[in-house]
Amino acid sequence: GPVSFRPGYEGASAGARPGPPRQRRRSGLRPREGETEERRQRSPGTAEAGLSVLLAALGLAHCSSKGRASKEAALLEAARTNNIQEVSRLLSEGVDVNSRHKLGWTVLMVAAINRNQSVVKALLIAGADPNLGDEFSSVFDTAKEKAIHSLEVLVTREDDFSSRLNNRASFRGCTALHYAVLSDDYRTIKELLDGGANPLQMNEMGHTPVDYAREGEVKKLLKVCEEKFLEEEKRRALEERRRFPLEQRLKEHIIGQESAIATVGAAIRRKENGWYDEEHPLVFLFLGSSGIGKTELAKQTAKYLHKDIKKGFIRLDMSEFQEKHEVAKFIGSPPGYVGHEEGGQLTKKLKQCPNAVVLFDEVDKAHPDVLTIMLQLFDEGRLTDGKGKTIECKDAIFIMTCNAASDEIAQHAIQLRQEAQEMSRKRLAENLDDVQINEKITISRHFKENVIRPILKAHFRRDEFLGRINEIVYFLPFCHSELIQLVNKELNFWAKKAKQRHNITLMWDREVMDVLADGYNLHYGARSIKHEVERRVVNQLAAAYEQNLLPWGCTLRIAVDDSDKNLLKTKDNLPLGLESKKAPTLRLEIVDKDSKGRKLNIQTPLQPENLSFF
Ligand SMILES: Nc1ncnc2c1ncn2[C@@H]1O[C@H](COP(=O)(O)OP(=O)(O)OP(=O)(O)O)[C@@H](O)[C@H]1O
Repeated sequence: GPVSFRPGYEGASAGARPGPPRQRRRSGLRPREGETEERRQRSPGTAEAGLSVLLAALGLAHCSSKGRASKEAALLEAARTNNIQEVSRLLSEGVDVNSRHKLGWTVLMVAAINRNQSVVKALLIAGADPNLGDEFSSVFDTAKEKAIHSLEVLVTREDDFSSRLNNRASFRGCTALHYAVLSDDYRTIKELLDGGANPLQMNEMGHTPVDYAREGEVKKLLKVCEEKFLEEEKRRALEERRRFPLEQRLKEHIIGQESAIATVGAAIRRKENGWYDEEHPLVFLFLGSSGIGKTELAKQTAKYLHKDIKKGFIRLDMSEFQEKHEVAKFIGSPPGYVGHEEGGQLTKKLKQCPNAVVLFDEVDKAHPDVLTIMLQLFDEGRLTDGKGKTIECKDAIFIMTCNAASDEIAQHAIQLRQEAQEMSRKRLAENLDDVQINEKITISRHFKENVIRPILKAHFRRDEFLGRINEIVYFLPFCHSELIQLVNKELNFWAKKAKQRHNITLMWDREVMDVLADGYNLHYGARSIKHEVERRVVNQLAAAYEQNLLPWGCTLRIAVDDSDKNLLKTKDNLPLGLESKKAPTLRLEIVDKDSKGRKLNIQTPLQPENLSFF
């Protein structure tokens, strides 16, 4: 921790500026200057010994990169020794202001730890990034990482950086500001903060600079800046979200479900802009069958609102709280009871992030006592855990999913789509101008009130529970064009893998997408499409690969077998949801240079469990 770490910095308490640059220690472990000189002298000799022009050119390139490295080393050294003229000269020659020592620290960090305020200022003006983190960890770890003797690492760190630091502590991720605070130099700290250093940035041990500050002026300055930075960060995030609204982000990840996206997007925007009831958290109920994007939408919303998705997204499977005694697992048990120390699953996580997006999956499975607690949570915006501690969570967003009524919603949606299709067909037949084959449909208020509400009431058995829900969000089964998009997304996923792992280019026809879209099963949603692609395409790819039929770098086409093509034509006449008895076969072809396909002769039977293409 910072406390044990801080005293590791010797001399910081003295407050004295370090004296003139020390005589640099020379160790037998370091390459001597003479050695590099020797190497430099040797290389022209070897060039004369008959090396080709090409090699000479390579040698030149090597020299110039070596020249650059030595200039960077000179800049690091000038920053350490507070040689402002040399720093300016090197920067004007174009040496990278963000260059790093080979052990990981930057020029700015060296200047900061050595309290060289004017160098820090010059570097910041030249564009040094104050928020880079040190790549140096501890002496021991860096030695292991770089395969250098730890003594050499120790000496180099002390000579080239600072000899006042605890050499057992880890410094990975420390910024110039961390170092300026460690050396307790108010003016350098101020310089860095004015130059855009982020006082909230953590090192890899999770400490911000203020954790290393002594009581007094420095600490006060950091605290004030932290607050300002936080405000500024919030403002920027809000601005960013305004420019790139939630709906847009959701649409990038979720196919279809437009009305669900619009409902959630609008509610969250209202909340962000202050048009909401501050006393209560936002509560959604997501309805619809499995695998159609309910979890995905909740997760993407959390990602949008929280940088740290691990804390910002809480998911609880409510089927784990079916018994009365499982209430304790939910919010923790009172003192004297088993598991008291553990705390509850919800309370533990909410404590870490009281404004998280919380997903209660399959809420209809939870015990009525758990529902009572949830009701209290939605009503009061706070929760008391087993230890009697209250967590305020008025800013949290609660999303419940429920599978009740999902069949009714699916059937209703299918019916609405058929009606819409029928309408557009009629219009087409009547040659009307405003023909629009629009598969977008909306569920009527009548259906919601007369079909869905009674089902939900019967499930939750209490009106006040439904009364506390801000929005009921409907997820609909996919229409054909959405299925095609899902298939495409899935095939692209595998095509990317094929390219990366085996340099194979994968192509497919539109007919293939139609065939795969037919594998849609209402009860499994998008998961059935994933499964269909794996079963009918990936298995074949894997088999072909195992049987050495795929040359490195080849182009492969997935096609519908010619003999089965007429099966495609009959498909349209079947009512939706009914699967045809025999689906057309998909085959793989190698595409030759003349762009003709050559069918692959893959041995059957395929044994998917033994295959390892990916
Ligand atoms: N509308 C969609 N667009 C893109 N991908 C989707 C969509 N719906 C589902 N998926 C994908 O299918 C998988 C399952 O989706 P998700 O977890 O969101 O299902 P769900 O509706 O929450 O159902 P369940 O309650 O069964 O989990 C995920 O990998 C998800 O990315």
